[in-house]
Amino acid sequence: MNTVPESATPFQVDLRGVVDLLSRHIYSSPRVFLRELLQNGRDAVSARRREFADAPVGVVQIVPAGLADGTNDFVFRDNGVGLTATEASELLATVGRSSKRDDMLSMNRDDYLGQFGIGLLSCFMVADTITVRSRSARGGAPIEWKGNTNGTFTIRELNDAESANLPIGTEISLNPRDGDSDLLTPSSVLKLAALYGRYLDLAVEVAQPATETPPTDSTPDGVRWVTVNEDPIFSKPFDKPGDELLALGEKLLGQRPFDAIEVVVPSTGTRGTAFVLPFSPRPGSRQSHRAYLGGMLLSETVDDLLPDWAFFVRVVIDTTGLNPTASREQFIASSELEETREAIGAAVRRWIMLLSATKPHLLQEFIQIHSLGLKSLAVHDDELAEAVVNWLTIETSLGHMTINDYLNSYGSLRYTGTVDEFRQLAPIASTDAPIVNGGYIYESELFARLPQFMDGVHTEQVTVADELDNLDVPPLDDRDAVVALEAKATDVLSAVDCRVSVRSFHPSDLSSLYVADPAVLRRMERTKAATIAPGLWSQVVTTVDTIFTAQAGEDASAAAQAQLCLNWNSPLVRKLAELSDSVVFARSIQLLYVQALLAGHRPLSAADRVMLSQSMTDLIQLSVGLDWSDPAEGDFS
Ligand SMILES: Nc1ncnc2c1ncn2[C@@H]1O[C@H](COP(=O)(O)OP(=O)(O)OP(=O)(O)O)[C@@H](O)[C@H]1O
Repeated sequence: MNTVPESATPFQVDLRGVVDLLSRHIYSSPRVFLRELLQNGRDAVSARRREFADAPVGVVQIVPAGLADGTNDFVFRDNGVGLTATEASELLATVGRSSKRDDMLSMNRDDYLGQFGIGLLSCFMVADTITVRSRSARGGAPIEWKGNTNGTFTIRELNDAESANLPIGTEISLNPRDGDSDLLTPSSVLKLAALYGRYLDLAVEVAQPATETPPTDSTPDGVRWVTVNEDPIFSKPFDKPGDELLALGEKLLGQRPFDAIEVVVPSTGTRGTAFVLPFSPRPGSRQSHRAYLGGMLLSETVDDLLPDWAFFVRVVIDTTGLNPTASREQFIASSELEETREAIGAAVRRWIMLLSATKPHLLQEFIQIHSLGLKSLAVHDDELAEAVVNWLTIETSLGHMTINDYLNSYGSLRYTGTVDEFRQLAPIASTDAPIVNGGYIYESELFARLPQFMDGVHTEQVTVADELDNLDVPPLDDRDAVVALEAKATDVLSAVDCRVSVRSFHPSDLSSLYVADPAVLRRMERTKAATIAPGLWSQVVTTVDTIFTAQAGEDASAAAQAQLCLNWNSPLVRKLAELSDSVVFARSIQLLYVQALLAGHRPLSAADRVMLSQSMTDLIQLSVGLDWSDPAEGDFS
């Protein structure tokens, strides 16, 4: 059987469905109808200029609903190339047919913005009928084309009387549909025309009711014309951003930008400005940039114009070399878009480098605002890391400081892998070698990489287990006092389920330490067994313990109970060991426990808080000399 048709048969199309699909589902909002009209007007003006040397200056005039003489229609006029009868029936009535597509291959968007042949259909979002009246610059009779939302159209030639007032160009009328007419009112139209068309290279004039201004000779119809055009300040070259540019940035960001960076990508006809955010954006928030295509606003939420790392800028660009999607709300992913993205990224990076070389204080301020994002960036990008890393602020056991200050004072950088470890080690870190908290996101990764891009810098990750290795067992001669102190103090802390051990460590003015690290706890248990059972027996205990630990792995350690470690080097602790007053002893141990918790930034449980307030009250009463044996004055049991 022959399956090949003898002649190609066109698809059958349900026009009503296609019109509905294209007009209602491609675009994100009905307000884009005005953008599509502006774009067609602008393309028609370009076409006339290309073809006719004596073409007038391009202008579009928009009359919102209710302001035209004798009709409630919204009317859009341009003085472009116009349409002949043949062109109108071919181009307007054929969905997907565009006069511009073939030309697009040989030109850029300086010439035409449209290409898909569907833009006019967007008018069906606000009207059921589109009426196009046109006189072509190429000659021929003026025409009227009427398209309906049900997929039918009519076309006819206008007689002399009907077209007497029709100059070369095109006039599009939309009869407002009930319920969708809000977008055609004078105030909406003015806003939309300014939004989409203020930077177009042709005059965009919008009629407004002349209520405030009484009619004059130049406004005989009782309307006044408002020109929405503005100078595209964001796409002009600059060395230093002027006030006007920063004011535009403020309008876009809601706050005055931290700075503005010039963006120029000649290969894709792109110019613009990257505004540096003066605040840190919400984590994970979408980058949304504003893009104009040949001066016409494409979208305020283009999200793929910059590399992800450049989260701290918002750009406004005008381009002629990037292709929009059919909805004209994003750019098509292409090598041109990639090239533009990289070039904008490079401009932002250059700005950072320049700031670090010429205005380090400003760079420091910028880094303070965006520190988290910059840390994430520095983890992957050596060159950028080199520029920003010195000014990043880190938390150390001596407080917050910049990496630069830390390295200048202490040489090598010792950091913990977790916040928890930092909290345990910070209290015992010596002031000559403060410990750095590497537990926050990106930090330890960044510290580990520092030597790669900072000559002569040494970094080292420290663990609680290694650092607390010097928790020595007190001398054997003191064993009895130590064992007694441990037993008495453990008893005092039984309510909060914390055991007490006594060790010797530095600094001696640190009287207690809260130890929760399983590895350290394990080691403390082993050394304790070894001291209490000297000689051969101690070796056996140590060996058995090692085997047990190796077999049980982390499970055994996880079960280990947190301990309060008292410092035998501390005169206060020694004094407590000698103390016979059990009440003062109990309250002092309780306070040392809470103090150790707080020093390690540990949260206090309800039981801890009760203990704190009780021991404080008791010690205060004791120190002011109240008689505690009187039950009315307090229970010190
Ligand atoms: N104001 C106008 N003046 C002259 N020709 C016009 C005008 N409006 C539309 N046309 C013609 O009708 C064609 C179809 O217009 P339409 O807006 O549907 O699509 P387009 O502009 O070609 O492409 P896109 O869908 O990308 O906007 C255009 O290619 C153009 O030839």
